[in-house]
Amino acid sequence: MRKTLSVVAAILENDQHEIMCALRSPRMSLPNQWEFPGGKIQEGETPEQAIEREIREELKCSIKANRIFLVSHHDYDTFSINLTAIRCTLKEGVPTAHEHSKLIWLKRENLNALKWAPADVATMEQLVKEQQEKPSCLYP
Ligand SMILES: Nc1nc2c([nH]c(=O)n2[C@H]2C[C@H](O)[C@@H](COP(=O)(O)OP(=O)(O)OP(=O)(O)O)O2)c(=O)[nH]1
Repeated sequence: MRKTLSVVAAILENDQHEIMCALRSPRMSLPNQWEFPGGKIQEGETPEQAIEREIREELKCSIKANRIFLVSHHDYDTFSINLTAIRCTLKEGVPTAHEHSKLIWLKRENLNALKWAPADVATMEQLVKEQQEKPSCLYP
């Protein structure tokens, strides 16, 4: 049977309303594709606990999970993923790439320019759409 992974991803926004984007390294699966940083939910964890743990492990900083932004599903050729994107705020430290090739902050209108992991496209498009609906740059 096809495997379904439950994955959480952080929507981290800075004071300039830019969103954190992470480039998967050549050593990772889906190499050289952009994603919202995160990882698999472990047994017994809530999505909020999972994203706070993953970001601590991968970006060596601490965040607070605020609220779920979008839950989406994507079928890859060999597995499926349920991706829960969670709006988060930085609590302490500076996010740094340890497993990723690169981290960048990007304005919402430019998110489209990156080559996203297919499962992240729905989340990315929702972020862009929100910005088009709220040109005043006031995001909740
Ligand atoms: N972290 C993350 N993974 C994503 C996203 N979109 C997407 O298709 N994926 C895929 C890539 C991987 O196959 C899977 C998550 O694996 P991962 O390697 O990032 O997670 P992990 O840190 O828990 O992995 P591991 O150390 O247990 O191997 O989901 C995304 O936005 N964030």
